[in-house]
Amino acid sequence: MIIRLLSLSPAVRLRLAGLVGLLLTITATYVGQGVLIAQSLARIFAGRPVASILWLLAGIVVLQVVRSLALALRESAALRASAGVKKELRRRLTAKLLALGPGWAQRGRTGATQSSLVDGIETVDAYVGRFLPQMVAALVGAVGVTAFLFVLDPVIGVVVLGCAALMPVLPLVSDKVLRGRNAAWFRGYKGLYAENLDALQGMATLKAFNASGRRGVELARLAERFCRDSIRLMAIVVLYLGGVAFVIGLGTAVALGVGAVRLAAGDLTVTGLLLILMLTAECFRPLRELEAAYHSSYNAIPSLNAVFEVLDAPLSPEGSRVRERSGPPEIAFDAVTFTYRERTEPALDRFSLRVAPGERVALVGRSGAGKTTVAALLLRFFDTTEDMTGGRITIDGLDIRELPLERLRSLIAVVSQDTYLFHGTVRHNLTLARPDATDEEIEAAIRAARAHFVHDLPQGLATVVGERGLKLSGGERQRIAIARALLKDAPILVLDEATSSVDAANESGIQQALDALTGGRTTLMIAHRLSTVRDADRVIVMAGGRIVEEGDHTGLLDRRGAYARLVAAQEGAA
Ligand SMILES: Nc1ncnc2c1ncn2[C@@H]1O[C@H](COP(=O)(O)OP(=O)(O)OP(=O)(O)O)[C@@H](O)[C@H]1O
Repeated sequence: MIIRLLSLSPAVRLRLAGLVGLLLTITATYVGQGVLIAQSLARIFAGRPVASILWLLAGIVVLQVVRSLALALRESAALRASAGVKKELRRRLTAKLLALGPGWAQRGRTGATQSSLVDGIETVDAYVGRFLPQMVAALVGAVGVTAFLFVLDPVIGVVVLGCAALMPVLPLVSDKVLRGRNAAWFRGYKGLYAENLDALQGMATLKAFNASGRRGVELARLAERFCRDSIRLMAIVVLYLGGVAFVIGLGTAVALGVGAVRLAAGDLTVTGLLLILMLTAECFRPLRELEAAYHSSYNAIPSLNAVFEVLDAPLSPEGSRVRERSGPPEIAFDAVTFTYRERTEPALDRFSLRVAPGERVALVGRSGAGKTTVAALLLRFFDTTEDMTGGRITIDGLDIRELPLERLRSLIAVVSQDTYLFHGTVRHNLTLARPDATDEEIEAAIRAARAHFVHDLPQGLATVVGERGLKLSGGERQRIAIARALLKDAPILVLDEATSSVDAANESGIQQALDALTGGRTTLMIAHRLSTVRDADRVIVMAGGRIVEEGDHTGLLDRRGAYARLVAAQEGAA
């Protein structure tokens, strides 16, 4: 863990080294002050005039000033060091999550993933800003002071060394006791967070089914259990802190006792005893601070492990070949078999389909037939190396596993059922795939997508939309998605029930927009409403992950097979 954090970037190492330097300066001022106080007291006890200790007192004042400065600098240096680590971790996490794609995010619970990523990174403040530098400074400080005591009096040196050595042993023992409980505590925390997020997101459904009361009781039970676990964990931590205080007290008392005996025997001077009194305390001070730092960052390790788990998640191997040809490509699924991780039945079962360049193919079938999976695999949202147990998917004959992911996704534009608008301006959402688009290009896309309504928004293209901005209707979001896809100008198009959230009056407008979009592009349409597939060049009927029928709309109707039954079922339901 420590090595991984240090290897994040040279800037991180430099900042941490600076922080350790500051902490050592603080320890040195305490030690220096102890030595000067001991010297002053020894002189007074020896009956020397006050004037003889004036320069010692001046030295103490100087050390105090230096310490105050170092303490003030320590805060900002700690913040800067942890901010550097957090920035680097966030950058890597974002890049990794984007590379892993939506398939990976679907595996865990959104709330749990979010809590480990947000809180996991926040624990860096305590771990990197406090614990790590304090650990190095405490070790160096304690070794230095003990060596000095050893020179003064070897017996006392050994006593203090023994107690100081117990200090790092204690966390190791407590770690053993705490590790399992700590991980369980963190799991409980993540679970509680995820459950609460679930309840919040599903509030409308809970209310509609009159189930909010029951859910509330379940949540309260979970919260109570979590509270009990937290108290138990705290009890162990407190016990451990008591043990630490005992070791420090014991070390100081034994060192002083031995010192007093040796003074009585004439083996030690008064100055020596005073120095031992002062320095024993200074030897334990950095170790005590280490304890405090350890305590405040004790939940950092499981949290940071969760972060590193994401960073270490294997990516499906990157290909290196690049598709060069321009114009719409051919897409082919060749006996593809794919099973979702937690399923036993394959979602696609030896699925073969060839889509000619520029062809518009519609996939239809009952819910769960595998239509969305076809599109998800083409985009490599799921691991096509491990979970795709058979077959291959090619674009112009090139296996998509051999294309770099970025290149593959740049070839495909998606207009999906639930278009997500990011928090930002309409313009920002439109130019997501082409930040360099000119005003003319944006205007042309808006026109072709029949998305003129954006000009009537309060600030036009500069209106902020998304989660925390202006809410747009499903149809409006879809038209923005079409304009976005037009701007991306990719040769392959995936339409996921593109007219789903549009009313009948708007549907023909959207259909025209889609016609503008699909022209000259190889298109896969995933359609639920069969009225939307009439314009497709070919309709593929799927069931159980296989193709059961294919042809054009009228031909399929005449055949009176699966397609005709689907149409009849939908007309019957309408
Ligand atoms: N992320 C997932 N994890 C596990 N199983 C999944 C996942 N997505 C889909 N499935 C399962 O795979 C099968 C095919 O699903 P898919 O979403 O491809 O069907 P679909 O035809 O698009 O359905 P719909 O019309 O309802 O969207 C179904 O049995 C579904 O339950």
